[in-house]
Amino acid sequence: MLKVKQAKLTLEDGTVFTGKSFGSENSVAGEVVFYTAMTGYPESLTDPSYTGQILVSTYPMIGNYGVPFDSKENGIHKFYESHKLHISGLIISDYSFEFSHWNAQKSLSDWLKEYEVPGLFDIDTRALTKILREKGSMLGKIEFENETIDFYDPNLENLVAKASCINREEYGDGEHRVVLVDCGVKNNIIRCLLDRDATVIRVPWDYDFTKEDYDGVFISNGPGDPAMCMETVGYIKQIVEEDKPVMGICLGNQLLALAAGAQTYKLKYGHRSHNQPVILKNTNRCYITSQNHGYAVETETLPPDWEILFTNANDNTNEGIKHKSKPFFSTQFHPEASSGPTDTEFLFDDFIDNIKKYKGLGN
Ligand SMILES: NC(=O)CC[C@H](N)C(=O)O
Repeated sequence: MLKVKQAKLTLEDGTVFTGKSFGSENSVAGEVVFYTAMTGYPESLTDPSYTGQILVSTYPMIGNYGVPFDSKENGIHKFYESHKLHISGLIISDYSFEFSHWNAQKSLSDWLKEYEVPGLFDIDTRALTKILREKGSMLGKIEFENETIDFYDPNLENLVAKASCINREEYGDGEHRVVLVDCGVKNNIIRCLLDRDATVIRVPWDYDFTKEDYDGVFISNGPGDPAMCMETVGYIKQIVEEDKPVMGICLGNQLLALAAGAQTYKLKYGHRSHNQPVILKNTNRCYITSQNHGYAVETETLPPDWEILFTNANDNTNEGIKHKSKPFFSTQFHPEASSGPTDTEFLFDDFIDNIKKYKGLGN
């Protein structure tokens, strides 16, 4: 019989859950959030937007297809969304000690241990999620044995500075030069741009990209409160004075909105799933999208030269914005998916079309 250590998850409101450890045995604190996707844990765990968060999976059985082997293509990891795990902890109901998949190389348990991320199973994730839905995302901590640690609010820090790259780097040799402002970018954004004849110039969050030679700017996803990232907003303010195409995803949507003069706010428990419905403005067309965010753009604060591009059909929150006359747009959801439905990947084509038009190349 396998011996597993017990550990407890304590929420800010005093609720305690006791679970069994299948990851690293170190105590951690962070923000407890739930996600309802049924697949894609390798992608989610390597998504830098989850920095500082203790992730609760509502899908009950996790680990059954293991963890993909590590290989690189075009200078980036092929099966991971970044070079490491970013979550602070993982909470699940049932851990599958057996795993099987064509590209599985190791178990989820080994992967968590490698990156010192604790994981607890045998937790009633339905009861836990109900609490988070009623009261909103909360701070929480995973504590082992007699250890006691303090709660920690990751959103009071600039997490983008932790998740962004350190050096400027170029990928591909495509015709369209795209500056990618890396606030914690997911690799599939780079893949989607490279697939569309782009040279990607990836720069750190606080890099003055306005001096680069580029045809368009892409503002990535990233962790934490967008209001902590005002240095990047300062550079975006400069480029929205000009006419070169801009696209943003998730944190990129929020930073573009802040640069436009709008405001952002924290959602009660956020959107983290593969089945978030978004409606395209002035249509009845609804797309099912992949999402992972805790903040949103306050649409009432958008200045008159900007408009809503997408709205969430569940709670009417903002899912994208667009400039009324210039080629600038962004989405709160993830058109690059990975994981999740790829139905909105065409938005990358729209961005590249904007670049072609800007360069006078037509369509
Ligand atoms: N995926 C993201 O880019 C998340 C954006 C932001 N950190 C939020 O939680 O709202």
